[in-house]
Amino acid sequence: MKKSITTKNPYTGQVLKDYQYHSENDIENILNSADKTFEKWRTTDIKHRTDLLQNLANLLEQHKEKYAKLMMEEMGKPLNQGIAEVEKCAKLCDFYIANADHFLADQIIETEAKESFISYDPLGVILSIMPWNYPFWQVFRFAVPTLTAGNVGLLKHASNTTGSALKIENIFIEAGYPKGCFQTLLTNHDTIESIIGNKTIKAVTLTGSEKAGRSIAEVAGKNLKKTVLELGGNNACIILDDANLDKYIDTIVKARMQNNGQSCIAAKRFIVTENIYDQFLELFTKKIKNLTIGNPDSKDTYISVMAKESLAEELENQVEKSLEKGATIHYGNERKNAYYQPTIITNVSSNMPIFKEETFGPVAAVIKVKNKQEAFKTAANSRFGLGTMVFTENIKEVYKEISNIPDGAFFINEMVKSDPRLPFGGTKASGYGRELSKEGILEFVNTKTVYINK
Ligand SMILES: O=CCCC(=O)O
Repeated sequence: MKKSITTKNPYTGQVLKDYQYHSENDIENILNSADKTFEKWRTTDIKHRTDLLQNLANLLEQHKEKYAKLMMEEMGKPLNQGIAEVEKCAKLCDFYIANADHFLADQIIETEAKESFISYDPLGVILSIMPWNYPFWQVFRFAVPTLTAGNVGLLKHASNTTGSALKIENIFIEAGYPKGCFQTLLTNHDTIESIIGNKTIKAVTLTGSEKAGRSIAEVAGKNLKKTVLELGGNNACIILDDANLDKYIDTIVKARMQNNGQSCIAAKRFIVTENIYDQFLELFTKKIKNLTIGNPDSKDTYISVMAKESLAEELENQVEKSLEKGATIHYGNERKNAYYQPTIITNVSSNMPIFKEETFGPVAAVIKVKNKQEAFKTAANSRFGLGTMVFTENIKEVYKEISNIPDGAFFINEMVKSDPRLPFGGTKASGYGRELSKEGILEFVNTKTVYINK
């Protein structure tokens, strides 16, 4: 097994830093410290925990440029998008400062008992396995509600964002959290099975690929430990004949291209009815051609490199295989190292990788359909179930489709996006469980029935 992690700037190709993996002994100490900390932390009151959240929010606001720079160096995120990501983490803290208290309060249920209620007790040490695409946001959206509910957290971050992982651990300490409340594990996948099997770990959450989700769920299942899985997606973006393109085209472009196209909830399949198809394609192409491409350290840059060259190669492979099956490049498709040019592909059919699989980069698959009915049928033809978005001026008509879409989210005239106030998660091969909102904070609690007889 490799003993260290080397991080590399995907834009410059320069090595950033070497990190030694934790030894078996280190991991044991980290688990013990988490376990001990939990015993005290779980008894702290909610006021104390939300005060610490305020400190977190302040630190995030204060140092957002610095943290955005770290993400930019490690995975190529354009600086402005990194700053927005850190700001969103601060907003997440604000949301739970305002709401954790009533989300976690006992719920009185009237029965024939003298008193009966539901109480929400923390579970203990929760392991999180997180990806590199939103190195701060994904971690905070796990840690903020989970710790506020009285649990403690461990983080196994993607290796290319190890600097961000250690920085986040530090931010929690600076904010005043006890040392064992949030710790980073520097390890690789080989040790995960034994960590999940350790009696200290009470539950696991993973944001990542379907493959990783299946393997973590299998190990956790064997150990009877709860999992929350937020996996891949290939969201449909339906454009109906009456869509207001002038108003929404920038949102539609952002839905695919933000974060260099590396988002689980990005629009990946653009399903367009035939009467608006030519108009859509012309406008979409014009906007995509105008995206500012360059060094992620410029605040004007919208598209930079992907997080790793191997990811750009993988995307190229999916595109090549789709071209062999008859797809056409409408625009773009140049690749150089980790850079992948924003690309539009037409003549896409359902047997192609760019339709069936998740494309994790700036490639838009555009599919022409006859009418609304065919559009929804095509959208639902997916193993994944993160979200669907529809652009139309006839909201009433589309309303009827809400219960027919089996996804975790359905957005009309807006891109599918995460928001601290709303539950976030998928169905089918996109996973299960919810993050954010009230549902998210209640994922890692023991929902306890208390019954006191007369
Ligand atoms: O990659 C998936 C998550 C993206 C987000 O929460 O905005």
